[in-house]
Amino acid sequence: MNKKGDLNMIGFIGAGSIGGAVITGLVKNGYDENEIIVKGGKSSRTKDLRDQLGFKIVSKIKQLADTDVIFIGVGANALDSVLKELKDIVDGKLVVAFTGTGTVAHLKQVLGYDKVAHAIPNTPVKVGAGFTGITYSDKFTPEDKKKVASILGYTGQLVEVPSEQLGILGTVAGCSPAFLDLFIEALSDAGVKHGLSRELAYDAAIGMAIGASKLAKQSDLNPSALKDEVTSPGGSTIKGVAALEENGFRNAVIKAVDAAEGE
Ligand SMILES: NC(=O)C1=CN([C@@H]2O[C@H](COP(=O)(O)OP(=O)(O)OC[C@H]3O[C@@H](n4cnc5c(N)ncnc54)[C@H](OP(=O)(O)O)[C@@H]3O)[C@@H](O)[C@H]2O)C=CC1
Ligand SMILES: O=C(O)[C@@H]1CCC=N1
Repeated sequence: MNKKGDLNMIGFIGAGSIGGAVITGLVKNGYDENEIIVKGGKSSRTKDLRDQLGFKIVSKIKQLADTDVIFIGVGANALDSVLKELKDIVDGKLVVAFTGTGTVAHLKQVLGYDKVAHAIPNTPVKVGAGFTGITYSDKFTPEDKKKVASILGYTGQLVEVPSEQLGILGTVAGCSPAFLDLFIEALSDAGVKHGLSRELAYDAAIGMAIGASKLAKQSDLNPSALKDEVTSPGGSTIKGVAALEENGFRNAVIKAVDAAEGE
């Protein structure tokens, strides 16, 4: 019984970066680890994670037969073979595949089963602050969706979008933690260049990113107006903004998203 009181035996196939992040977010935020069964890959990653979190490991996909919902977190190279193996036990279950590419139509076709969804979480799921976009097949009932949401809700926000929007949502929310990490690293490099210790520079850059994001979330103002509040007339911030623009900051971000989208 998970700590919110609903019985949900769930399975994972693949516990790498994103599968492992979702499992971590679930357990750290109160999902009962005894209700999680994981079929991992060849490396020691799944065992290492199990040693920290305490879920059950199995060595074969068919050993996930007693689960209600199965999450797939393997890379694109292993996805189709995993789906084909899953066919034997999938009846009556809900399947959610975390893949950066692909479509629900493809998942349905390879799995030969209709109740399959495509989701793109981001790594902040690990600390319960994730943003996950999801597209369900048309066979998901409202109760099925509620069940998936009741699980992934432990890891942060879950937003349903139509298939044609999932890719770009996955890029804006799913790829961009890496873009923000680059920004934080660069800001910290600049702090170190000007004499801060690395530790203090990271503390300041990360603290700022958390605080500015919280403000942007809670404020009635949009980010453009929030930027205006920081830029005192003739002050230092507007000089920094101008330097960012001179170096193509916005264009670099838009081009990064274009590139992730395959353009
Ligand atoms: N990383 C991210 O932030 C996000 C990733 N995604 C998508 O998730 C998918 C996985 O990406 P990511 O987590 O980064 O990749 P990883 O390589 O970190 O994880 C994939 C995991 O799958 C395991 N695996 C491979 N084959 C099998 C199998 N037959 N049975 C069980 N486990 C298996 C591997 O295990 P082992 O190494 O032990 O062999 C590995 O740990 C990709 O499609 C990606 O686009 C989606 C959203 C965000
Ligand atoms: O890099 C990738 O392909 C995945 C998709 C979203 C985040 N990581």
